[in-house]
Amino acid sequence: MTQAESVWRDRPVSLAVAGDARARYRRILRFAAWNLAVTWWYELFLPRIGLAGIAERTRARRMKRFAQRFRVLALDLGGLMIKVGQFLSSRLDVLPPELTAELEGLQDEVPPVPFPAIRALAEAELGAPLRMVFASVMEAPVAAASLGQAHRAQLLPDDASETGLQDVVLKVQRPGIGAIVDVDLAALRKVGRWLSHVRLVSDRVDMPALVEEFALTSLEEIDYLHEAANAERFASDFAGDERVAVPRVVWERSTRRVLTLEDVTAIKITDTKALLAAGIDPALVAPVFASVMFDQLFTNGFFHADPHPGNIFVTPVADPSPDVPWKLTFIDFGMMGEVGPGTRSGLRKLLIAAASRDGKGLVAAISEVGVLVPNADTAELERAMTHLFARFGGMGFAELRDVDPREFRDFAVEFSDVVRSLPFQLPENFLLIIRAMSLTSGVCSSLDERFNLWDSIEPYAAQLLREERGNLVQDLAREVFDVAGAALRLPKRLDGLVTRIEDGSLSVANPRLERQLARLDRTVRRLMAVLLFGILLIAGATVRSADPVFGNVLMIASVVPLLLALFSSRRHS
Ligand SMILES: Nc1ncnc2c1ncn2[C@@H]1O[C@H](COP(=O)(O)OP(=O)(O)OP(=O)(O)O)[C@@H](O)[C@H]1O
Repeated sequence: MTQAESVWRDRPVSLAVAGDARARYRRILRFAAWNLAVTWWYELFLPRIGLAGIAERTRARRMKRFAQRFRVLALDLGGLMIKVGQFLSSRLDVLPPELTAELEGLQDEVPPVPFPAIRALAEAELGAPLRMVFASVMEAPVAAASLGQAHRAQLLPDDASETGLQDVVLKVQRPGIGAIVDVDLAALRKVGRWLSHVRLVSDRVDMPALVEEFALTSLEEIDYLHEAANAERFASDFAGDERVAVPRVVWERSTRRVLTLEDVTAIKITDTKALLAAGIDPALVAPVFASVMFDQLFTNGFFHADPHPGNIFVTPVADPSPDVPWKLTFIDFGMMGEVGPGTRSGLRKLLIAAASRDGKGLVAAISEVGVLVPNADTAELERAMTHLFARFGGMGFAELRDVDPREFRDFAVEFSDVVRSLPFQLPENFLLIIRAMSLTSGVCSSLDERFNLWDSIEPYAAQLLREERGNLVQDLAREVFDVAGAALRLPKRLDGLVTRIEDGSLSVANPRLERQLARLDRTVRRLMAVLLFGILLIAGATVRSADPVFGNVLMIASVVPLLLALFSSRRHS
C-alpha cells in the first residue's frame, strides 16, 4: 500500500464504511429473501393449489411494489445496488414496464460526495495538492454517479501545451467504494446461489456465472486505468471513421481511482430540442447511432455496454462536409463487452436471418449463439417465427401499434406458449449484449418515435451479406486460380517433356512410348481445358448474384481454356 493509500484508508469515512459492512450485507440478503418468498408463494404455491388466477391478477401490482422497495434500498445503499437498478431499468423488453418505469432515472438521484472528501482522495491518488496539478478544478460536480463523480477542470499550462488539451473532466471515485463493491458482490453471490436452487431460474440462467460476469464488470469499472485503456482501444477500433469521436486520456493525471479526460461536452444525444437548434435532424441521428452500435457488436467485437443517453454526445463538426455534419462522441468506457469470433459469426447470421425474414435461419442462428439449449426441438419455434415474419415482419414498433389488437393478442398468446415451452437459456456474455441493444433501441426511439429497427437492421444486414459474399467470392476465386494454376502446370510439364524429346535433348529409345507420351499430352490438355471451363462457368454463375461484374468476367473467361486447347492441338498436329 502506498503512503497516499494508507493516508486515505485511515480516514474516518472508510472506517465507517467497514463498520456498516455487515449491516449492509444483511439488509441486501433480507430484501432478497423476502422477495423470493413472496414470489414463491404467488408464482409456485398458489398455482399448484389451483389459485393461479390470484397470481395473475396481482402480478402487475406486486411488480410495482417490488420496484418501489428496490428503489428505496438502492438509494439508501448506493454502490452496486444502483448498478443493479440500472440493469433492471434498461428497457429489457423481457421485463415488465411496471419494473423498468419505476427504476428509470435512479442513477440521476444519487447524492454527490462533498468536495473536501473528493479532493482528499484525488490528492492522495495524485500525490500532490490539486492546485499543484491542475490550473483549476470546479467544486460543483458535473455529475454524481454510483461509483464516482465528475468535475470540470483545466490543465496547467505545461500539461496543456504537452497534451494540446486545456479543458478536461476529472473523474474521482467515491471514497470507500472498493469496500462497498466487495460487500455488495458477496451479497449478490449469495443471492445467486439461492436462485440457482430454483429450477425455474436454473433451467434458463446459470445464476452464479451471471453474478460473476456482473462482478467482473463492476470490478473493472472501479479501475480507471482499465477504463482509460478501453477508451483508447475503442478509439483505435474507430480510427478513420468520421462518425465517431472519443475523449483523449491524460495519463499523467490518471490513476486507478482518478481519471483525467478531454472535456468533450456537446449535445446530449436525446436532447432533441438542442439538436434541432443546431440544425441536426434527430431522426437522422438514430440510424447512424444504431449502425455504429452494430459495428461494435458484429464487426469489432468490442462494444460499449452502457450506451445510455448520458454517455453519448452529438458533436457538431466545425467545418461540416455533407457526409459528416456531426459526430457521435462516446464517453464512459468502464463497462465494455467483448464478443468472440464464434458468437460474432452467430450474431451476424441472426441479423441476416432476421433481416431476410428467414424463420428457419433465425432459429438456427439462435441455437448457434447458445440461446437455445443444445438439441432443443425447434420445429414449433421455426413455424412461429415464419408466421411472425409473414405477418408482422418489416413493421416498426410504432406501426405495430396500429395492428388490430385482437390479431396481435391471438398471435402473442400462441407465440408465448411456444416460447415458454422452449428451453431458452441466457448464455454467458449475453447480459451486456442485451443491455447494449436495449439501451440502443431506447435511445433510437426517443430520437424518433417512429424509428423502425428494421430500417437499420436491413441495410446493415445487407452490408454484412455483401461482405460475407465478398469473402466467399475471394475464397472461390482463390480456389479457381489454384486449380487453374495446377491444371496449367501439368500440361506444361508434359509439354516440356515432349519438346525435349522432339528436339533430341531427351532421347526416348522406344518410338511407341514417344507417340503415347504425345497423345497423353494432348488428352491431358483437353481434359484440363474442359475442367477449367466447367469450374469457371460454375464459379461465374454462383458469384453473379453477389457480384455481377466479377461473375460475368468468370463466365466469359471460361471459354479461354477451350480456345487455348484448340489452338495448341492444331499446333501439335
Ligand atoms: N470526457 C468527458 N467530457 C465531458 N463530460 C464528461 C466526460 N466524462 C464524463 N463526463 C460527464 O460526467 C458524467 C459522469 O461520467 P461517467 O458516465 O464517465 O461516470 P460514471 O461514474 O461511469 O457514471 P455511470 O456509470 O453512472 O454512467 C457524464 O454523464 C458526463 O456528463
